[in-house]
Amino acid sequence: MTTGAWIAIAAALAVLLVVLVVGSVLYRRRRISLKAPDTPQIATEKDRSGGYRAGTGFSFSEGSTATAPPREPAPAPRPPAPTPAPTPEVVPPAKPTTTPDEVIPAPEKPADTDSVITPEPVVAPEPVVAYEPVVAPETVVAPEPVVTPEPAAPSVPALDEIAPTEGRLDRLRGRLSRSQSAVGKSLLGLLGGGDLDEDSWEEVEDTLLIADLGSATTTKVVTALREQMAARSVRTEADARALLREVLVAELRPELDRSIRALPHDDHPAVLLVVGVNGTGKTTTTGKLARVLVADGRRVLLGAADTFRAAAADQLQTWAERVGAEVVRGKEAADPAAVAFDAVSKGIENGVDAVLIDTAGRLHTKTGLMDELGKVKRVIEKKASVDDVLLVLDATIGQNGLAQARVFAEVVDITGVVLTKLDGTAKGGIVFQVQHELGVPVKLVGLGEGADDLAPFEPGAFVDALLG
Ligand SMILES: Nc1nc2c(ncn2[C@@H]2O[C@H](COP(=O)(O)OP(=O)(O)OP(=O)(O)O)[C@@H](O)[C@H]2O)c(=O)[nH]1
Repeated sequence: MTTGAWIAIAAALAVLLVVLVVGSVLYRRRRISLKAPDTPQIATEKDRSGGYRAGTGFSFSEGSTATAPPREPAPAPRPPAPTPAPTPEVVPPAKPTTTPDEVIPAPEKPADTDSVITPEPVVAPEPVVAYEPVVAPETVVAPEPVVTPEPAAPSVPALDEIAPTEGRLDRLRGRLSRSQSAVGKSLLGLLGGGDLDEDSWEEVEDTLLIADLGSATTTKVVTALREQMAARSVRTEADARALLREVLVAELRPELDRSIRALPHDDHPAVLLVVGVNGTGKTTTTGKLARVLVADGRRVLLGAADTFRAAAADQLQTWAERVGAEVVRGKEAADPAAVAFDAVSKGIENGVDAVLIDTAGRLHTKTGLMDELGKVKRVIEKKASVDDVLLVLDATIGQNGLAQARVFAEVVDITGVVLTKLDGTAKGGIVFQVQHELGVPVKLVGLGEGADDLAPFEPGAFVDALLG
């Protein structure tokens, strides 16, 4: 072969190489990625509510009220009370326990239930004195002339490493699938075969009911499935899966705003109230949420307004110490409203971004709960608006959880639900019912006892886990 021929071959090869490279680049650009874009992009992405996604599916926003309510006027001298109240006269200013609210409830209390379960003196305004702000080092100044200049070495606990908030749901997805996928498998088994007879439709219905979707949602889902199966030709399991996914996701109302309203306002922190029956995971959830916020660079203060059980406040304090958050707590049986008020005051004073308040949820009587929670909220609102009221529900208790939800929803305006212990139940269908009944979104899900086993709730990912 001549030199000319060699040159021609080399040139042709070079051209081919260029075409291949250009082609490959264009192909990559056009390919549709099923993955969410990489985090750096999302991290600062603004959403319409003015919040942002924390690169993880955890979405935070600012509550709608941008300013604190006007400061309450100086507390009026206490009106002569019908019951003698031999309290110390020195009452710290602006403490809520002297509000008229306190005097009112006594008559309607069913004495029998209260006396059994509530050891706290309802009328005694002395909780203010009992209140003991843990964070305020100024209160320690009181001791006089210290002879021993012992620097009372504050034990600085080592701070925890917080698991990245990014990709939480992906990492915890396995737990969800493990507990939920049996439901999906049996549904897909039934629908995958194509035309279904009445018996099979009944089985579909039963499966949905057993998974705790509730009768209203089950009827809607079955109707939609029947219509769509007739309209489209569903022949394979893949077709059935796609249809089932579509119907279930739509039923979970993906359009609902699931952002946690934990972003600060211009002049005061965001205030979040965590409510729910004891044992549902309130304190754990408050601690886990604090971790997510701290990991996101936020300053957080935790208010232990669950003063019924001293251990609950200890538990919350431990959560706070592990991530370097501040905590305000009261003595056992102190007035929860006073503690909540002080927590918010301290949060404003210290310029934190979010104040999370853990409350007690003794469901002894609805009146008792209503008095307590209602008062906590009213008293906080003398200082700042409550941005999010998160109801914590234990997914493992199914219908009972729903009954609890109804009671709480009557007492306070719930703005979001946290469904805990979803890792331990196959009845994740309760998500549908809770949203349907309360009309508020499930915002977070607890997927384990670990400190970082909290994930944002996403309808698509949840249904994927359900379908296995
Ligand atoms: N498996 C699992 N356990 C959880 C989850 N969330 C909380 N728990 C456990 O539930 C138990 C109760 O949690 P708490 O946070 O103490 O519940 P609480 O509602 O605050 O109850 P009190 O402290 O009595 O007010 C603890 O053992 C938690 O570890 C979860 O998502 N999954």
